[in-house]
Amino acid sequence: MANAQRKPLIAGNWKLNNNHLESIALVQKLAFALNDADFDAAEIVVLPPFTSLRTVQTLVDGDKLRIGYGAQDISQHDKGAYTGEVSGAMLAKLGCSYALAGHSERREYHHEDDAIVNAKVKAAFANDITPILCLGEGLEVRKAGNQVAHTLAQLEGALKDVTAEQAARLVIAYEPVWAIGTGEVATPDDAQEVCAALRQRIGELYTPEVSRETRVLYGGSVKADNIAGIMAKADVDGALVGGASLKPDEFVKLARLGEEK
Ligand SMILES: O=C(CO)COP(=O)(O)O
Repeated sequence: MANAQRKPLIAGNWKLNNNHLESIALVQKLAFALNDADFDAAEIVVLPPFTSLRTVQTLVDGDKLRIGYGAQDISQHDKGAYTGEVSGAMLAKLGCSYALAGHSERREYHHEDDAIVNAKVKAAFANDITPILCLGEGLEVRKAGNQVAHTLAQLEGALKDVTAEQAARLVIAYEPVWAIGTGEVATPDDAQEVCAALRQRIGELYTPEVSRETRVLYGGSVKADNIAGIMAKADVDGALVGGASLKPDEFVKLARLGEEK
């Protein structure tokens, strides 16, 4: 089981799904199902599209829900002539606790490189938002056996000028690109190999104490029937979930870490 010092985090990345009305329905279903007093297995976070954040804020605040929320992206810029961008200050004003930085779909379709991802990580910290830094290799890199070196290089690029105090609060999500949306889940050992290497490198870049605080998630075709095996690994502190986070029953089972209740 992952280290008791680090509370498990289950984050649902809704991607380009759910308008604000659909978002109300999904959050209400989650809130109803997770409302029992003893529910404390994990910290639960949803990452809706920007257009739903205000709606989710209103629900969470109004009903004091034990569901956190955040954004799927954050601008590297504070303000100005950057059409279409949403700043960290705007997200903080909406009560966002988290923002993804460097999701592989942003890296691929929007050409985000390590320097941009680094700027986004720092923009999040500057606004008291916890970045969920997404890393992971594509299929060719995996086939060549270079997944650890590739992912550690992404980590170092993303953490330039990030302080030890910030690194301790950071969430990292190891998401091998070949496992995203493909049903091709990494084995628990695959996940552990890279998550352990990421934690070790955090220890080398900062201190071992910092590396014991940083939470490292796995993402890629996580479902209720495979999460328990992944969570059993020492360096995996939770999951970043795509498709399964859109199905309330499935996400509730994930929030319970796959255990029947
Ligand atoms: O990209 C992901 C989460 O950010 C994973 O997506 P899937 O769970 O749909 O494979």
